Amino acid sequence: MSAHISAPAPVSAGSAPVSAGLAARASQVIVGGVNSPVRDFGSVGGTPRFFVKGRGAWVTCADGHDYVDLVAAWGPALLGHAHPDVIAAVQQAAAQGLGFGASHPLEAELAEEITARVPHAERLRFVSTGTEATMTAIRIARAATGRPLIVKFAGHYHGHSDGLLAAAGSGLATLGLPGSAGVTPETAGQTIVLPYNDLGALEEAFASHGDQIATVITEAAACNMGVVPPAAGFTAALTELCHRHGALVISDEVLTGFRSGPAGYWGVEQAATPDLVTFGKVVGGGLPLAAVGGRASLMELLAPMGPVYQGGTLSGNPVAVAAGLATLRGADDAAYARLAAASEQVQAMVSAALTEAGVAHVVQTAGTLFSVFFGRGEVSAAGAGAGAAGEPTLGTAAPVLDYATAQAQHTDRYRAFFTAMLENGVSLPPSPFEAWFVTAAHDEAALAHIRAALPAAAAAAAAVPAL
Ligand SMILES: Cc1ncc(COP(=O)(O)O)c(C=O)c1O
Ligand SMILES: NCC(=O)CCC(=O)O
Repeated sequence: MSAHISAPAPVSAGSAPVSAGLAARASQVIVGGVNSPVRDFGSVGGTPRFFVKGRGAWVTCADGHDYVDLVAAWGPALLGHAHPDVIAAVQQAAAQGLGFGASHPLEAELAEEITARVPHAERLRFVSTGTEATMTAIRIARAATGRPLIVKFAGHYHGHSDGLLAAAGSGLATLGLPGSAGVTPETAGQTIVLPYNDLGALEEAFASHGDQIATVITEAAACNMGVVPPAAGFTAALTELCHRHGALVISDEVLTGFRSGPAGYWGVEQAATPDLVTFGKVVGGGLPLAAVGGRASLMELLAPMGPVYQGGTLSGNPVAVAAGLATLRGADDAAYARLAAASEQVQAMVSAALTEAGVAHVVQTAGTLFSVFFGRGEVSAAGAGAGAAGEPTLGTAAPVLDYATAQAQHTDRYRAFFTAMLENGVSLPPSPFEAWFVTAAHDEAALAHIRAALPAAAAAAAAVPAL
């Protein structure tokens, strides 16, 4: 950190009457005032901010306060908000027409860009959301194997299709929901939910139901209960076990894809190659676009080549494809280096501030993705050391390995920390069960702003009694 950056003037973003008014108005016509539950502030308290602008690392709320953003639109804004190249590509595409319901030249360009980074995505199909991508991957796996059952891990989130909502992370974890009402017992009964990072549990499931399991779907690194990377050897062993029993592996890289690193978490871990892979978020550069990919022989089960149906009026929309292509083309080595440096600096400064304030915590990473868990109990040096994947962790609390240990975190301390950060102009995910996101635009000024906010937030967390 260069010494010439002076601390910014104190911000008071604590009061947001315009956002409060917008929330009240929205709640009259939009359920809960939000179009996705993770935007609600129920678990952290306070007024959800209505944002009107984003530039680089910064977002501006309707009250005119600026915040350094550590949400990045839940991942897509890899290059920062409103990156000039992405905006130009979107404007150029939009000027030609918003969509034709027919093929257009940019689709293959984006597919080639993806395949060049992730060669096991030999064939791709573009859809509009990560939910559709995982839903389609499962349909392909069931068709390929002729088997009904799927295995997922507790605390993993794969979108909101019926069969994947059991013990899901993200908004369900935040709200403390075990699953979703409206899912039939028949559908729920086809999903086996296992503890993450527990090879023994997986072996038992295959021993009992091996010839009925179509696929194991796993986040490449779990990021929807906070960041919990796979334990060393877990992904490789999972893949071997699946293949021994004739089941397929779906690696869900909707969140980690092109963000953990240039080739997603697969590129970071280099452990095993999945049969099918899903992408979203970064691949659409901030517009609705996602993808399912995999071995050609599996992907060609999709209509019109094969018997598995999948479609979409907006699939491969030219404006969304243009945004994704400009984002991936801008995500070069230099951008990933900036992303990694910003990620490491935020991790280090948060951990230092919490340690200074005596708040037990652990920072966990999956490539450039990370999150901070607030531990129970007082600070103990014993907790620091190795994380699940054996990599060193920052912090003073025990590593989080699975959903049970993620659920044991001190959520009230996160709430206090979150609120103080927001009041001091830093926007964090409004839940302790989410990853934190930096962008390649998080420069020295943005990092200095975070650093200035930290002492008050760490003190606020410390003021909440240990559990
Ligand atoms: C790992 C993972 N899979 C799937 C999804 C679903 O994507 P979408 O919200 O675009 O439907 C998400 C979204 O958060 C995700 O993190
Ligand atoms: N990590 C959770 C998400 O990114 C979900 C976003 C949403 O459902 O709105």
